[in-house]
Amino acid sequence: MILNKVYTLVFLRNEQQILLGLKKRGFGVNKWNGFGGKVEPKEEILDAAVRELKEECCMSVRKHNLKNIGNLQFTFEGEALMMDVRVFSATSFVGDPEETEEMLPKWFDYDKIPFEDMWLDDKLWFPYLLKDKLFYGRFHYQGYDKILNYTIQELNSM
Ligand SMILES: Nc1nc(SCCc2ccccc2)c2[nH]cnc2n1
Repeated sequence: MILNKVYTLVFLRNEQQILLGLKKRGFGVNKWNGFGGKVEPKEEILDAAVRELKEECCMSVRKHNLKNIGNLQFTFEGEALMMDVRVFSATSFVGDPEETEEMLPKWFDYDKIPFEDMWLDDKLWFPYLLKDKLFYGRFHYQGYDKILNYTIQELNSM
């Protein structure tokens, strides 16, 4: 019986760079990733995305500037959980990224994204994000370091 849990994942971008954070604790620790996390009960997904971004790197973004660019679903061998990750990007935001207890933020040139220190699936769907194409991907993991199988496709609408 699969338990579907919704998460957010936000990427802030400008012409030259993308903002990633090094996770300092919890799920995905020691990996560079976008900013996000659980959607609380009764919380709207966009509100959760805005909240997590602020909590994790002190950046502010307005809900209407968050574009839903992808959906990633992760399952892990032997676990009932299905992580339903809603991926957003924004090119309009306020503030300067600051380190928090959760994340160490850093701007990366698009040709210097640290895939070797990111989730294995990221190198598979980042090309869609970088080409502004909408995507849907499903990844079935064994542990956290092996993808048993996956599927990914470009979407015409979310
Ligand atoms: N890029 C990426 N992100 C995630 S989880 C993102 C959502 C999240 C969940 C829990 C805490 C904070 C953030 C992944 N899981 C498996 N592969 C993955 N790739």
